[in-house]
Amino acid sequence: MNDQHHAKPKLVIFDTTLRDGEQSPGAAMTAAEKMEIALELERLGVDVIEAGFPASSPGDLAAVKAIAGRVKDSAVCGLARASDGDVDKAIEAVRDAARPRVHTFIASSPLHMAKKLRLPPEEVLERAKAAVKRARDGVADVEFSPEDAGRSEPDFLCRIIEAAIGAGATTINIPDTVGYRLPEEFAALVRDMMERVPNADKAVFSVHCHDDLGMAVANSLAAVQAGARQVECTINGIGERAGNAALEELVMAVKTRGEAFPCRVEVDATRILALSRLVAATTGMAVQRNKAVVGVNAFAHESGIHQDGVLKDRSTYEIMRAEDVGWDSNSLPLGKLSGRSAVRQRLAALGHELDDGAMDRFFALFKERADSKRFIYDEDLHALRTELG
Ligand SMILES: CC(=O)SCCNC(=O)CCNC(=O)[C@H](O)C(C)(C)COP(=O)(O)OP(=O)(O)OC[C@H]1O[C@@H](n2cnc3c(N)ncnc32)[C@H](O)[C@@H]1OP(=O)(O)O
Ligand SMILES: CC(C)C(=O)C(=O)O
Repeated sequence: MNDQHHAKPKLVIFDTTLRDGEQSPGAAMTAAEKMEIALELERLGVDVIEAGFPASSPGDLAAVKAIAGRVKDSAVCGLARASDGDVDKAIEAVRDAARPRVHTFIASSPLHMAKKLRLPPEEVLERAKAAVKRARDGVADVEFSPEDAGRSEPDFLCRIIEAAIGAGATTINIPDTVGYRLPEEFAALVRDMMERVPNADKAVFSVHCHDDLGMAVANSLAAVQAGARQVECTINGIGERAGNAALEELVMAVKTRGEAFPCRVEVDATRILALSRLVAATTGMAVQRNKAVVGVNAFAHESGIHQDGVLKDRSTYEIMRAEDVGWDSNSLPLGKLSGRSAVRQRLAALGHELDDGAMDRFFALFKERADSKRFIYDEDLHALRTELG
């Protein structure tokens, strides 16, 4: 890493696997499961662990409290609605943490204020101020989110953000709660808030993006380029509905394309795969094969032209190293679309050296078998070698 890299400010990684991730239907976790994941998140090096929503149940309050008592290197955060009861429970849950944070929120879009909260905007603004102030009476680190900011009116958004900072919020999170925004629009919204809110320099700006249109990561990264310095994300991108921005994608995008970002990330990315598998096993939410970074196909090449390129030089078809995110290596599974280079390489590894003529005959047998079988395994190669005579 060069000096220029270190000169860049650090991007705060706020993991919400244990809060928004747990909102995925069917993904509820026990306190012990949450603890195991929290300790792995701490080892990964995330800056903030949002451990739960303490007012949601006595069990969740106890789980957040237990995590706050064990985790030392990451801040531990509890979510709270803008109400005295929720804020008090969140304070109670995190107060013993080495770095406690309370995250309070209230919706600011016309739709949510009128239809869901059934409150006039001025009342919403007062509740936001009161909740932040109450949270600040309990902990020094308070985050405020105007929920559904992506569909809020910019002028009102400016006012509620200014009021929250005035009341003591240290982080302002801009959520695209329903995953509605496009990257350029979302970046413009964040830039607009950072420029127009008079006391914006007193808080860290954060983003929290959902994946309803598949743009959670793109929107988050566009916002980082526009000035946001915290991203909220989950392992494997789990979360409400289509999920949240995936931590592994955000981290590897900033690491791989560092020159495109005005900040740096500092997590031990080699722990990503193990954590991805732990979260999948715990929540029962399997990772799709073609998922970026952590899917089984993310560093696998079955097509002959790609295998040939990768065998000559991995960078022909790989922009990241599999080992850097926890895989033992990349892989070259053999199948119908594979070519001679990979087949020859695998045969040699199994101790079968063939001259060009034998290789041509073997390859014809290989293609015949592969036309009727999804993968050609080592046992198949041995059997074909015997068949060849
Ligand atoms: C965008 C997000 O992801 S927000 C986080 C979403 N996560 C969750 O909801 C998970 C945890 N939730 C729960 O366990 C329950 O919903 C509880 C315990 C918080 C509340 O349960 P209940 O009291 O039965 O209320 P219910 O869930 O039915 O309705 C929510 C109430 O909170 C109000 N509310 C919603 N958001 C906020 C807010 N940010 N601040 C204040 N009040 C709010 C709603 O208007 C509604 O109030 P009403 O009953 O007076 O109409
Ligand atoms: C509580 C907030 C940040 C949230 O989860 C959302 O708006 O999606």
